[in-house]
Order: sequence, then structure tokens, then C-alpha cells
Amino acid sequence: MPLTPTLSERLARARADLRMGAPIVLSKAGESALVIASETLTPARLSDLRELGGPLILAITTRRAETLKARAYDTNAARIVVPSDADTRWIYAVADPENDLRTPMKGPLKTLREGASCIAKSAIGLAKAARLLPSAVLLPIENGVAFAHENDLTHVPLEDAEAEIDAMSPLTLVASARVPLEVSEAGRLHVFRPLDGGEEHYAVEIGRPDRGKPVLSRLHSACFTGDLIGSLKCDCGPQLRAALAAMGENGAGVLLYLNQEGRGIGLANKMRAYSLQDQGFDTVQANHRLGFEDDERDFRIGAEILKRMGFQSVNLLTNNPVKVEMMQANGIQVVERVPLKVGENAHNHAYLATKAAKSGHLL
Ligand SMILES: Nc1nc2c(ncn2[C@@H]2O[C@H](COP(=O)(O)OP(=O)(O)OP(=O)(O)O)[C@@H](O)[C@H]2O)c(=O)[nH]1
Ligand SMILES: [Zn+2]
Repeated sequence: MPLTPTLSERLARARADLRMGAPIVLSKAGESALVIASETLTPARLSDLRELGGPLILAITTRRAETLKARAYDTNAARIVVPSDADTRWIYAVADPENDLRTPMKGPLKTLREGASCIAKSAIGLAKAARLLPSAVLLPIENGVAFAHENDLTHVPLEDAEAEIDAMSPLTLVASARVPLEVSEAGRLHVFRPLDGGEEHYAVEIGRPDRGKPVLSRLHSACFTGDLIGSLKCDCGPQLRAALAAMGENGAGVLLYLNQEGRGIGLANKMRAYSLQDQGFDTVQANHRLGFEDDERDFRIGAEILKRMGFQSVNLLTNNPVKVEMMQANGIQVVERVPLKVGENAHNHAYLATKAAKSGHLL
């Protein structure tokens, strides 16, 4: 059937469904599960799941499991057996570390050892891609294809989709126009759209950079708080403006504005991380307690956009050696790393020190 949704379309629907709290069906190797994101699970949906039979499984990342002292039997995910009397508050408390210190309760948490954890892993991957807490509730079901069809639910066959969840979507250049800027009247903005329905990314081109030579460039990850409202908790706003100013002065440059807010976890999760930082955890510990890695960004996107614009090499404005490595690994030569040290203040001093100590940022 030519109108049947492609895998990438099914995955986009699955992400949207999870954000709304709607169930989806994931299948692999003859096993299927009904999946709802923990963050958007309502009491009504929980009782619907219970009516279908149990037991329910709560999937969390191994990072979150470490904090909860729950045993994950493999590196994919920990699968917690949900007690039959647990309500949504119990589920949120496992998924969300906000009240960990106030209510160290929860345990002992019984986790599954037997069976495969790949459906749990993919459910978490989709919740992350939907910028939710990395956790989902699973109910194993028979014959997922028929169940999804009968109940009008999105079904994702993981045999084919697993690689697609990890792959980078192709990007298309949707529009470009002249935008005179304070730093240079010769500014242009290009909008790139991924074909998988994900976030758009932008390229600010200043002057007319020679495609045959290294271009002064910055890969800037979105930071609503730092870039737009002048937050003093990070150095993003001053870095953004200093990079544009340097490009204006140089007469040419490309700033990529990548919509990977909060090192790829989304603004809501970043605010959860900030709340944990107010409880005394540093930026890396806060991500881990939420169940994320320190940095969830996909740096392939930046390299891909530069290539699409015809560039092969850059002088990269950054203090982050991982950005340099990832550019090189993805086909963009970094001829020079140009340090970008601006915006240190009393509020972000500890944050910058943590990035230097734990994430390898150069001082
Ligand atoms: N999860 C999380 N993200 C944060 C926090 N503070 C800032 N961010 C995000 O961190 C990212 C910083 O992006 P960049 O400035 O491009 O990258 P960088 O890794 O600091 O590297 P350079 O600035 O190039 O040296 C942005 O997406 C911010 O939203 C935090 O405490 N937690
Ligand atoms: Zn920031």
C-alpha cells in the first residue's frame, strides 16, 4: 500500500503520541509491548493498562537506576516491576529525581533479569527524542500488530526502526534570506529541516565565506535561558554574541544555531536539572540523576549542515574538544580551535569549573 506510513513517519507519530500521553505499540522478535511515557501517564491510562492485565514494567536508564540503587542486568535499561498497588505518583517518583532527597523511599525495587530489554531501551530512546524524562511504562501484549490495528495505535516494528532511532535524519534546506545584523549588514539566515519531523536548525552566514578555505565557525547549541533572557547560570549568551561579533570583524563566518537545548535534553528537562543544581548537584550529576548522559547532543548535525553549505574545513570557536573531535570524525576538518572565553560571572563560575573538570572543556 503506497500510503502506508514509512518507518520515519511512524517514529514521528510515536514521539508525538508519547508527548500527549497516548499509548504506542513496540514490537521486536515476536514480543510486543504497549508503551506510555512515564511523564505523561495519567491515572486513567494507568487503570486502562491494569485492566488489560499485568504486571507492568517501568523502564528507566541505567544512569537513573544507579541513583535509585536498582539493579540493571544489562547496559540497555533497568526494568522495574511495578507493584500492583503503585499509583502514578509512585511512577513519577521513580522517573523524576526532584523529590529523591525528600523521600528516599521507593525501594527495594525489583528489577527483571530474564527476557530481552531492547523494547525498554527503544521506549526510553523515543521518550528522550520526545524531550520527556527518559522513562516509560510497558505492558507486554500478544500480537502487537493486530492490537495496534484494533485500537488505532501507532505501531513501530523495532527490527527495522532501531537503527533509524539512532540515525541522523537527512536535512533539507527550506528557506534562506538576507538578514542585516548588528555585527554585519551582510548576514543571511538559512533554515534546515530534518525529514523526520524533528527540530529545525539554523545557519547564520556572515559575508561571503570562500568555500575553498577554512571558515570561522561556531556550533552553538540553543540555550533559551542564556541566549534570550540573560541568564547568568551559563556563558551561552555572551558566547553567542562574541562569536557573531568575531565573524563580523573578520568579514566572514558561519554560526550554526542548533536546536539542542540543554545539551540535547530539552528545556523542561534542563529546568529539572537546574532544580537539582539548587539541591546541591553539579551540572553533570544533575543530568545523571535525571537518567541522561552528560551530553545528549548529536554533533553529526553540525557537520552535515556545514557540508551541505559547501564547507570542508573550519576555524572553530569553542572550548569543547568533543566538538572538535566530532567535526573531524564527521568529515569537517578543524584547522584551528579558536578559544571563546567570555561571560564568566559569580553565578556560573562553578558550572564552568565543572565543565572543565568533568567534561574536558579547556580553560
Ligand atoms: N543539561 C544541561 N544543559 C545545560 C546546562 N547549562 C547550559 N546547558 C546547555 O548547554 C549547552 C551549551 O552549548 P554550547 O555553548 O554550544 O556548548 P559547549 O559544550 O559549552 O561548548 P563551547 O561553548 O563551544 O565551548 C546549551 O544547549 C545549553 O542549553 C545545565 O546545567 N544542564
Ligand atoms: Zn546556556
